Formats: sequence, C-alpha cells, structure tokens
Amino acid sequence: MTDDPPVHPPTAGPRRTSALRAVLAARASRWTDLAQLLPQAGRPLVAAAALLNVLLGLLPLAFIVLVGYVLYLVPQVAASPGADGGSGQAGWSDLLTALGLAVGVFVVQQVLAPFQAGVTEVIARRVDEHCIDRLMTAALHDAPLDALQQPEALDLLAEARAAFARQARPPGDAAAALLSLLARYVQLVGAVVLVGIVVSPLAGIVIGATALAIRFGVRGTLGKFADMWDSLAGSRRKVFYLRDLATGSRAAKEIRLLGLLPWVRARLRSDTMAAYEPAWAGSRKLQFWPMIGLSGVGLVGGAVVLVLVADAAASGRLNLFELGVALQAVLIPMRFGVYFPEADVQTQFGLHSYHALRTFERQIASARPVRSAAPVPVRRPEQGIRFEGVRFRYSDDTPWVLDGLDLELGAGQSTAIVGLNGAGKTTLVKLLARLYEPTEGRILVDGVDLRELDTQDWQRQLALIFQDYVRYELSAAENIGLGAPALLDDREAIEAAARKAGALDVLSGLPQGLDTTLSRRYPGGRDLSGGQWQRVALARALLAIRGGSSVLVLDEPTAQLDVRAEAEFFDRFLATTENITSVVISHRFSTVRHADRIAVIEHGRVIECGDHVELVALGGRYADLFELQAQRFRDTAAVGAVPGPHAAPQGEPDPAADAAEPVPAAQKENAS
Ligand SMILES: Nc1ncnc2c1ncn2[C@@H]1O[C@H](COP(=O)(O)OP(=O)(O)OP(=O)(O)O)[C@@H](O)[C@H]1O
Repeated sequence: MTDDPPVHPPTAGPRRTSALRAVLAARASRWTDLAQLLPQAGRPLVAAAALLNVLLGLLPLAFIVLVGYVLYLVPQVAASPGADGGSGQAGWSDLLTALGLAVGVFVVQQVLAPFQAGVTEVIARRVDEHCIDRLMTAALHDAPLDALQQPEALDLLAEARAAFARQARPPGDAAAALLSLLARYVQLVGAVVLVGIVVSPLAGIVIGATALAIRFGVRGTLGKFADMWDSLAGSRRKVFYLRDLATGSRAAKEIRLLGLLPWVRARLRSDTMAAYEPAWAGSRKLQFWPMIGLSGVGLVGGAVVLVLVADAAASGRLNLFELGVALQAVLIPMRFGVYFPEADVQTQFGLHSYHALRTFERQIASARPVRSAAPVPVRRPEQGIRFEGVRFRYSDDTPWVLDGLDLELGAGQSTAIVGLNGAGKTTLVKLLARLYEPTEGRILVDGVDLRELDTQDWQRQLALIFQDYVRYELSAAENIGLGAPALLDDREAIEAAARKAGALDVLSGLPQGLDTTLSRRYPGGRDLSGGQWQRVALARALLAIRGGSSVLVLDEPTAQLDVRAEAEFFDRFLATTENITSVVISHRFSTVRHADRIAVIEHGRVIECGDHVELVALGGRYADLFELQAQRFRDTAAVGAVPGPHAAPQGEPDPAADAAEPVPAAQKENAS
C-alpha cells in the first residue's frame, strides 16, 4: 500500500483485486495475531497439542484406507475361504489383520479425543490468563481516566470483560480452537490427496476447491454476523448493566422498597429485545441466501467428483479398494460446508474478544501523554504544592470545572477545601493525583511541574482516600493493608493504623478479629456500619503514610463519623501525622475549622483563603456558610433533634458544648 494518490483512477478489475487482497490480508492478520498468542500457553504444550491434532487429522484417513482394504478383501475371502494369504490369494489372516488395524485406529482415535479436550482447555486457560493480565494492565495501569470514560473505550472494555466473565468466547478459546482446526485441515489435505491419487488429480482439485469455497463462504457469513454483533456492543452493555442490577445485591434494597421489580423486569425485557433482535433478524438475513448458494456449490462440486469416481469405476480404473477409499474420502471435504462445533464459534468470537482487547490497548496507548524527557525523581514536598491558573473540564463539550484556580498547599500544613456540591473539590484532588491532567495551567511540586514527575512515583507519595473509597470484600487487615501493599504482612503496623483511626476496638471484636472478611457474602464474614467503614478507610490512609507517602488527601473523611469521632478527628488523626502535607475536603465546618488554611472554591476558583478566624472575620462566603450551619445546628438543637448537654450518650462529647464550633445537622451543604 502506498499513500500516494493514483495518477489514473484504477479500473474496476484492479480495484476488485486490491479489495479482495485487502480482505484476505485482514483475515490473515487476524489469524496470525491469534497464532502469536499460542506461545503464552507454553511452547512444549502447544507443540504436543499440535502433534496430537495432526495425529487426530491423520487417523480418520488411515481408518478410511483400512476400511477400504477390508471391503476389498471380503469378496476375496468369501470366494476362497480356505486361503491363508500365503498363496497370493487374500485369506482370513489378511482380513483379520486389516480389520484389527482399522479397529485399533478407531480405538486410538477415541482414546486421544479426551486428551485433545483436556489440552485444549489448558491452552485456553493459559492464554486467557495472559490476556486478562493485559486487560488489567491496560485498564488499571495504562489507561488515563478520561480515556476510560469514552463510550467506544467502554464498549471495547465491556466486550473484553464479558469474554473473561464467560458471557462471550474469550481469546483463549480461539487460540486453542486454532489447533483443532489443524486436525480438520490435515484431514482435508489428506482426503484431497487420496482422491487425487485414487481417482484422478482433477477429482482431487475439484473436491479440494469445492471444500475451500464453501468453507470461505461459511466463515464469511459468520464474520459478517460477528461484525453486526460488534456494532450492537453499546446496547449489550446496557443489558449487562440491567441484568446485574436485576439479579445482584447492589440495588436490592431500593428495588424492594420502591417496588421497582415490575419496572426492572419490563425494562430488562425491552432492552434485551432491542439489543438482540437486530442480531437475530440480521442472522436470518445473512444466512439464508449464502446457505442456499453454498449448498449449490457443494452439490455441484460433489456431483462432479462423484461422476468422475463413477466414470473411473465403470471404466475399470478403480478396484473395490480404491472405490471404497474414494467414496469415503469424498465425504470429508463435503463436511466443510457446516460449522465446526469445536472451532468456528470459538475462533470467530474469541478473535472478536481479542480484537476488542487489542483495540482497547491501542486506544489507551494513543491516549497516554507522551513524555519528552526522563522523569524528575519524586521526593516528599519540602516547599509546597502550587496550582497555577489551572483550568480543567472533563471533555470539550462540558463546562469548565476549574477555571483559573490558584492555590498553595503549604508543605507540612493542613489545608481544607470547602465549596458547594459540584464546586470542583474532588476534581482538584483528581488533578493532584494525576488521574487527569489540567487542560490549562499547571501544578507545581516544589517548583517542578507535576507532568515532569513519574506518575506512579508521585502517586506513591499520596495517601489518598476518595469519598467513594473501595470497600474490599477481603479481611479487615487487608482492607487496611492495601494502603501500603509492602506492609500487608506487617500486623503491628496495621493494628497501629487501625488504633489511630479508632477502628481497632471494633475490628478486634469481630469473630476472627482483623482476619474477618468484611462482607456477609462469605462464611464468617461481617459487614460494618458506614462510620466503621470510614475508620477502616482512614486507617488505610494512615498505613500509606507509614509506608512512605508524604501527602495525605482525604475527601470527606468525617461525613459518616459520629459526633465523638469527628471531634477527635483532628486531635487523633492529623496531629499524629506531623510534617505531613495534608488536604481535607469537607462539608463539615467543625472538621474544616481546625485546618491551618482553608480555601473556599466557587465558580472554579479559590475565592477566599485563610484560617478559620481570618475567614470568619472577613465576613465573606466562608462566614456565610459557617453561620448557616451554626444556625441550623442551633435550630435543630432547640427543637431537641440533637441531644443537648444532658442528653448526650455516655462517653459522647456534647456537640453543643463547643458553642463556637457548631456541628452541622446535615452532612452536606447542598448546592440546590
Ligand atoms: N468523571 C466526570 N466526567 C464528567 N464530569 C464530571 C466528572 N466528575 C465530576 N464531573 C463534574 O464536575 C463537576 C465538579 O465535580 P466534583 O466531584 O469535583 O465536585 P465536588 O466539589 O467534589 O462536589 P461534592 O461536594 O458534591 O462532592 C460537577 O459538575 C460534576 O458533574
């Protein structure tokens, strides 16, 4: 192929030829892609499997020859039953030997078949392990988050994941089935050679060409169906989501309480029909005429060869042995007009899943920012982190979330970020963590642009807990330990982090202590309350600090904590992380007010910045919001909704006692 435009428009002939060549090249490259996966299963195993399949391809041919020979011997033995074979006349011993060999070949074939199934399974599993690893790397390591939000990337990801969840054929099935095809093609070549030798080269060529033509047609139809299937990926993703919703536990509470089952059922049915009906209808349309055409080709090709066989037999050029072999051998190529159950669906749809994986990998690779110079080594911030004129929006067609934001996070200081819902607080943290890049402006760490640092090294510096932190269905110790994987086995460090976060008492009281799985879905597992989970998440962040992180970022760390835990939060938590640069996002002013500096974000910028006293004295936005919460608390306390000084539970600090530190009745100030 050349990029130069042709001087003269190509005529229809060459155009058709180059189109055909392109189709063939595309098909061939898909097969070679698949073949390149096979070594992932281990070369000795693949070699053994290939040998096994060649053998399984040859054995039916041997059976045909032996049965033909038996047919040839039977009339001779019947004509002279006394012959022993030594006189040149076939005897019982020849017949029994041939029969014995035929039976032996048949038995060996039957014995080898289960090995073929077993080997195929192992190869498929190993190849899939390799592909799952690649998918994990692409999705969880390489992919910039914004690339993961593109619908096309999500469709590809859903297709690849569906395969590994066994909702579709995975690449491993395709790679293993490639070896099964080897048996089929060895058989085809063998049969064509037999027909060519026994009947005539012309008969061999005709039957071989017929087999390949109908095979090409069958696979072409399957390929077109797969393309159509591919185009419906978006609707299928919706169906997968609804199925998960309808049958999983995620939404079980709401579905029950709101009586949503009839709606979910109807919606699932209508979306399933919308996703699959075009495929069913398309399948009928795609298959009908090609099948009629291919049957015609098969019939004509088969008939021509049978006529050639009959002619050869009638003219005495074929003896009984040759006739038996020819008639049986002709049937093998004719079977190429049907789908091969052990290979066709596997290769077509497994290839499709692999193609989704490869396209996803390519998209991710092209979306990754290109670094021009070697990354600057990452150290703990000594001077501070500065956002300079940062502008950011999630995509070109959405509004700016941050619009010229300037902010200084002093090294070793705590900074609280305040703002209404949707102000961009979490987005700011995502930029700090380099999950996204600023659209304009820059973020400097000790004067070095964040883009110049190695992303992973920088992310290791952050002990970051998002408000939607992950509740792993693992043990309590692992839930904390994942904050610093190197300390996963350090029980003393994990317990110390749990203690600091105020989680140790609760976790130690679980049936297997910190080894208890934090999910009821497992035997002996227990779930925690929202506040208890939040303490586990805080312990995870603390462990990350112990593991070497130097910037603590907590998004809504106290939203689910009770009054006492929230009151203790700064004393017990941030005070124990001295010299740590920390950022706390919170709607609770009782949490926020303790920070060294508070930044108020509105319209994508910092509109006020200072400590609590300065901002209250300023009488601006912060003071308004603070007063609003204080007033709401005072109103709520006045009607008795919040326990007063005398009603506080034993051991609980009285929220009202800190009159200058109002505790909001609501967790969040809602922008609406
Ligand atoms: N992944 C995303 N893709 C597109 N838009 C997003 C995405 N995440 C957030 N936004 C939008 O960006 C804006 C800021 O969201 P962000 O989560 O940063 O606000 P926030 O200040 O943390 O809000 P809250 O107080 O409710 O947690 C919102 O308008 C939100 O809809």
